[in-house]
Amino acid sequence: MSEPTTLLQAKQLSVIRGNRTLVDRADLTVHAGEIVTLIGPNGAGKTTLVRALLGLMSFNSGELVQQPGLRIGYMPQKLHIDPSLPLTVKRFLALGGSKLNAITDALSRTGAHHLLEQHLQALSGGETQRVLLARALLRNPQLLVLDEPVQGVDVAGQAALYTLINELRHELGCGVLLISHDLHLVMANTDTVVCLNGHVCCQGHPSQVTVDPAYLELFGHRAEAHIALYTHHHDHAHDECGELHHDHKDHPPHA
Ligand SMILES: Nc1ncnc2c1ncn2[C@@H]1O[C@H](COP(=O)(O)OP(=O)(O)OP(=O)(O)O)[C@@H](O)[C@H]1O
Repeated sequence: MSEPTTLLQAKQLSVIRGNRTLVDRADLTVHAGEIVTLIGPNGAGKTTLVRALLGLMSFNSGELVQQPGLRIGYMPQKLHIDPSLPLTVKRFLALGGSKLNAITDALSRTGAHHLLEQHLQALSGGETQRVLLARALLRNPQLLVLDEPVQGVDVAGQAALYTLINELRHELGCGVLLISHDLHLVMANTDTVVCLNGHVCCQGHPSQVTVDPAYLELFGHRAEAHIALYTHHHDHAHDECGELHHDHKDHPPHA
């Protein structure tokens, strides 16, 4: 099998501001078709690292390698729009120069077609995220970079958005780099987890990272709860009412 294409690679990347090292010698690689998830506590430097990777912020040492001509669709954590500016979704998405058919196509892909004529300010949290994802898709990206894509979205909507991101990765064949706090929601669809706390504490497949002492130290009881979910082996069955029956003989463990 041929090696997957490397879209983006940071080698020992550091970002220093004033006398603070915000990102300390981080290594990170995103391949085509792969989902890489960056996790870490508040202030861990996740957004800083992503902004440095995108060239939106300078870095102080290390190396950044990008596939030449790489098309990136970026969904930032926050959108700063003047609330006094009346802007429909259609006009907002046209600001980047996209044609109407491309806009409606991107909105359809993110399940937000019906929002075309809505005012941006009138959208709910989840609707806004879908519009921002559509904007990122308009660049026909080879790499999608999503900074906390499900923030402000209800629990059912979060799962739906992650499913959508996973589908888009297959449909477009693009790589995805995402920042997330929702450990158990992202793990199922993630190929590589990078755990950041200023420096990269650990990285690898979710099954490796979730048992790594550095990860456990950082996420404590949340991590334990998550491991239970991620490595959940059934030793029970559920009846139609949702009652549990522990009976190892009748219901042998299955993954
Ligand atoms: N331009 C800057 N100059 C100085 N400090 C900065 C700058 N940008 C970010 N920081 C600081 O760097 C630290 C990391 O911020 P960053 O936004 O990267 O964290 P994060 O991991 O994305 O956090 P969160 O999960 O809360 O979004 C914070 O303490 C922040 O105040």
